[in-house]
Amino acid sequence: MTCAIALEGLTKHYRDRKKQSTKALDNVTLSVNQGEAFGFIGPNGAGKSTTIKILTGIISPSSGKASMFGTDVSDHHARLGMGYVPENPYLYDYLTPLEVLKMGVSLHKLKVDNTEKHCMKWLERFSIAHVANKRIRSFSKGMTQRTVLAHALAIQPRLLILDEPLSGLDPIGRKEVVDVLMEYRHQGGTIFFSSHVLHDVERLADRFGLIHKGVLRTVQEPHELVGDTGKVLVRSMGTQAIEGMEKDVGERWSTNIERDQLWPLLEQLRAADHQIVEIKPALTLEGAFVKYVTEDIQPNRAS
Ligand SMILES: Nc1ncnc2c1ncn2[C@@H]1O[C@H](COP(=O)(O)OP(=O)(O)OP(=O)(O)O)[C@@H](O)[C@H]1O
Repeated sequence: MTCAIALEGLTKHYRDRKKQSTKALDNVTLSVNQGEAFGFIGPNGAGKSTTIKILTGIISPSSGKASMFGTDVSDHHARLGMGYVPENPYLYDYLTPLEVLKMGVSLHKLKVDNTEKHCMKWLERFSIAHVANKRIRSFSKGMTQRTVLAHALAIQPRLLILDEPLSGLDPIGRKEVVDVLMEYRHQGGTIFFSSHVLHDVERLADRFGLIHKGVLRTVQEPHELVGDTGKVLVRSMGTQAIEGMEKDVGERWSTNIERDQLWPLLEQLRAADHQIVEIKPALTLEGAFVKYVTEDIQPNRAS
């Protein structure tokens, strides 16, 4: 399988004006497969943004290698077809969202029949079509974030790199964006995203890597975390809303409940004509986070 991202012994030292050195990344080795959604988690200052900045060519590693689709990141061709949403997006504020998206489509050499129509579709998807021709200068943080996300998806990326993609959004905005990202993922897209919001990582990621003090502590699939919360994850499909269940894409619903609530919920789902998709012990990403960060456990494996 093609590797979308390959990091080999990636190390980064920052030096400040007094020549003091901070080791932000320490020998990180990791690969992300094509079609995979990979969540990168860790506390403040762990090295997440540094990794993403190396991938996006903003900074260079002190040692080690990073490549995307087999091309070293020092070659700008590695970034063709890479959609990127930085932690604090900066856009030329005299441009409009439509101009930003058109520029992205052109820079990434995307061939579409009607560029304007294509870009408007993505602005509509992120609920900002009504301000398509308004200068970004007057935008709120959330609207700027939506513009940057629409730009990243409008280029029909082979890889999406997102640094805290949901940070500037209100709860409704978060839900909308998670839906778009899940759709992209179901269509075979590759996502590499950092987040502090563990629930979002659980919902979106096929695998996650936990980094702390520049060291990749663990790489796991969410199912490896199953079991120790005493809670149960229930997924169903149906048209009727069920109190306490969250809507995912399409007619899919999910919730984490206490074990003793399972039978009453199943009764409710049956009455509402829902089809049960999955019942399994709930994930404990929060547990893993606490374990690897607060207990300062040594790395167990990286892949
Ligand atoms: N330009 C810089 N100069 C010096 N040190 C830096 C610089 N950028 C980051 N660092 C340091 O490198 C380490 C890793 O920072 P990084 O921003 O990659 O962490 P992060 O995991 O993205 O954190 P956060 O979740 O707070 O954004 C931290 O100790 C940080 O203080």
